[in-house]
Amino acid sequence: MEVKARAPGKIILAGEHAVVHGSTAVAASVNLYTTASVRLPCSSDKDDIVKLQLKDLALEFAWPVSRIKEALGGFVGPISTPTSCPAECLKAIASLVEYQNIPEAKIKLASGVSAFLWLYSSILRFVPVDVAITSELPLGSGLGSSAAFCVAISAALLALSGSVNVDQEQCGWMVCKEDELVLLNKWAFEGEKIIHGKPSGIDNTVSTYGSMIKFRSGSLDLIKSNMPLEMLVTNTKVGRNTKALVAGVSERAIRHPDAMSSVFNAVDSISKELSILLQSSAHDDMSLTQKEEQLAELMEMNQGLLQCMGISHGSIETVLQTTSKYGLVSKLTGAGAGGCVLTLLPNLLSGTIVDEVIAELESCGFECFIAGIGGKGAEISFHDLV
Ligand SMILES: Nc1ncnc2c1ncn2[C@@H]1O[C@H](COP(=O)(O)OP(=O)(O)OP(=O)(O)O)[C@@H](O)[C@H]1O
Ligand SMILES: C[C@@](O)(CCO)CC(=O)[O-]
Ligand SMILES: [Mg+2]
Repeated sequence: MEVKARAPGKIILAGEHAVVHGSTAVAASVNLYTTASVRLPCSSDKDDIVKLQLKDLALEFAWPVSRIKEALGGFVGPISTPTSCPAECLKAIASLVEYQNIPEAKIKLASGVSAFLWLYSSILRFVPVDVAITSELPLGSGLGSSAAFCVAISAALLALSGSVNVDQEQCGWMVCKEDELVLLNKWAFEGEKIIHGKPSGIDNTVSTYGSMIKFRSGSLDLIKSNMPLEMLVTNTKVGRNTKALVAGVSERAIRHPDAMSSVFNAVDSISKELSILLQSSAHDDMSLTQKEEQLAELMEMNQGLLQCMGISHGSIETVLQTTSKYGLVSKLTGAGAGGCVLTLLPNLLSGTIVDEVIAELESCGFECFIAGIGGKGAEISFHDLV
């Protein structure tokens, strides 16, 4: 038996960073997935081994189960009550990761491997297993790769452990029940904490539930957008690390508490207005073009406040300047300082202009695609092995 779980990445339409400080944010899932495949090993010579394969990165890690159990066994609690990885346990995990000698060029993956070890130990409790990960998401680029990784792994492990009960006879991708989604989201959040330090929980929540969400202080409202939304995503390919950027914004907030609290309040108002705008129905007093103009203005204001937080970057400014030559508005998405930038593509924009913008952005060395947004969240499927 093999269990597969897939979880989408996300874009943040408004509110990144401020959401860590209690402001409202609006996010939507994107149709790029991370998939975790989990199976019990078939040959008895592997019955004391936990294997983690990162297929796209051509990396494979293996640990004796007894070694993981000895290091982490004393720290895990009940599956039904997701718990944070204690500092002492993180140290034990660090030495299990060190033992794998990750090549220096790929050392950023250590935090993902650490999150895996905590989720595996807590959910599967030292059963030998083979886990393989594939992802369509660019890593460390603002599209929520860390959250999709944690949601996909947690979902597959919860399904294998029987804590999530989807119909094993049914073919294809299946969605969990509401209470199971709550449990899945909480475990994924514990993994995100290991990768992000102090996440707000928005990325794992949108990856778990999919669709579009308004999120504030751990609680979510699902949003049904009443306007067609097309976003061009430009990956600047400038690498960055969400944990360090979140910490940097928090340090700025400590240095300038009043000013930064005004910035976070302004972002809160922008996100709330944006969510009302998206949900306002077609027969309300505004044409689609007027709604798009307002949305663009809100995105532009949010981008200005993200610059105030210190997380813009030369590459992001290049995207803003390039798209503005075509009358288009852009904002960074995710943690910033590189990574991905969103550009709103209004409904009546001609395909020729879109092609021209993309060509100009790609001539700067960036990569562009049009995101499918607001689709499915986490899904599980079962496969018999022959
Ligand atoms: N498929 C994967 N395999 C292994 N590790 C992964 C994978 N996806 C994400 N990670 C882990 O997550 C890290 C990237 O997370 P980070 O939060 O910095 O960026 P992001 O989630 O892509 O962007 P953002 O948080 O801004 O949305 C990687 O360095 C790695 O440790
Ligand atoms: C930067 C941030 O706001 C979003 C990262 O996608 C961090 C978080 O909310 O956890
Ligand atoms: Mg992340």
